[in-house]
Amino acid sequence: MPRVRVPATTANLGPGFDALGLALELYDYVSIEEAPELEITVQGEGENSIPRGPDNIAYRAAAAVYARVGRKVPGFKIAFENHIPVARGLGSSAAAVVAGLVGANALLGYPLPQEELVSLAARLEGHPDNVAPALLGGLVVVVLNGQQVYYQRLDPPPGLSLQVAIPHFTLSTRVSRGVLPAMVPVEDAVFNLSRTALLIAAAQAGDLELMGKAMEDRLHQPYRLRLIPGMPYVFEAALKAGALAVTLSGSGPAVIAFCRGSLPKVGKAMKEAFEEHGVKCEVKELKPASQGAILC
Ligand SMILES: Nc1ncnc2c1ncn2[C@@H]1O[C@H](COP(=O)(O)OP(=O)(O)O)[C@@H](O)[C@H]1O
Ligand SMILES: N[C@@H](CCOP(=O)(O)O)C(=O)O
Repeated sequence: MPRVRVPATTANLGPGFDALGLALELYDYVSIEEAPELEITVQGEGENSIPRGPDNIAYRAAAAVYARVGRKVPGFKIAFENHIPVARGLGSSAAAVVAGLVGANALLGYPLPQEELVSLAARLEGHPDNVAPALLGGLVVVVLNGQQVYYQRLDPPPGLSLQVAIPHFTLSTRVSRGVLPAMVPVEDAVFNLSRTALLIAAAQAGDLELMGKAMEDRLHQPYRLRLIPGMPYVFEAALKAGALAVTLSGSGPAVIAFCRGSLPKVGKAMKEAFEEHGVKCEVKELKPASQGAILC
């Protein structure tokens, strides 16, 4: 029976809205086998909230693989051991989609190549920036062009360590995308595209300080502020405690600080700032994950 290990991801990295994502060393483990009926069990994160029926996104992903290769969709037995907090901006939904795709592809003897899995995953998730690093690991630059996906994976820059403040409240990506404007000023577009380009060049050169300078954003974070109490103070606290840069993780509410090496005082400062604004949170120190989803 295939058992898939799939990493959490942090999308956007500040300016790279819907275009950049980084895999993190925090994993869900998902076992999947064919069965007469659909049977889903969940242990750990999301055990009281994750759908157990045909609306489960890992099931939908597995069914999409069977349909894609012209096979009748069977029932499945799917067992989740989840460590990725749900609806916090750490890619739990992307991880579930990727687990369903990789597990089903293994059950069928690997008919679909990696590129096709990335493209199916992006269509199922609606944006490609979490699913690509969840599949491929590392730092991924990804473009959705209609039904097609173009991407380039980079190794994570050495020495990078992340302090992640994960609020206890949930925020769905759907809600967090709902506050974004349909149009933005051209100077904000230029602000972001110049920083995104610099961020990738700096990551390739392994220049963490330059990466840090490139991680500001004007396309999504300013609009999401109102959904996350204390967010500007948490950002300020992280920078003051020595982070190179700080961003929302994905669509939030988790806030992620990019540091050179282990800096627990950054996590502590973010936690205190959140708590001063009435938000309880947990802090994790994570490293970038070079490896994407694997069978284990
Ligand atoms: N293991 C899982 N199996 C099925 N659905 C999941 C799983 N994990 C998360 N989800 C779905 O994804 C939703 C959260 O996705 P989203 O709002 O995009 O936040 P994020 O992906 O940042 O955690 C959950 O409410 C749940 O419906
Ligand atoms: N680019 C997306 C990323 C959403 O990531 P998630 O981990 O919050 O699902 C966005 O910013 O909406």
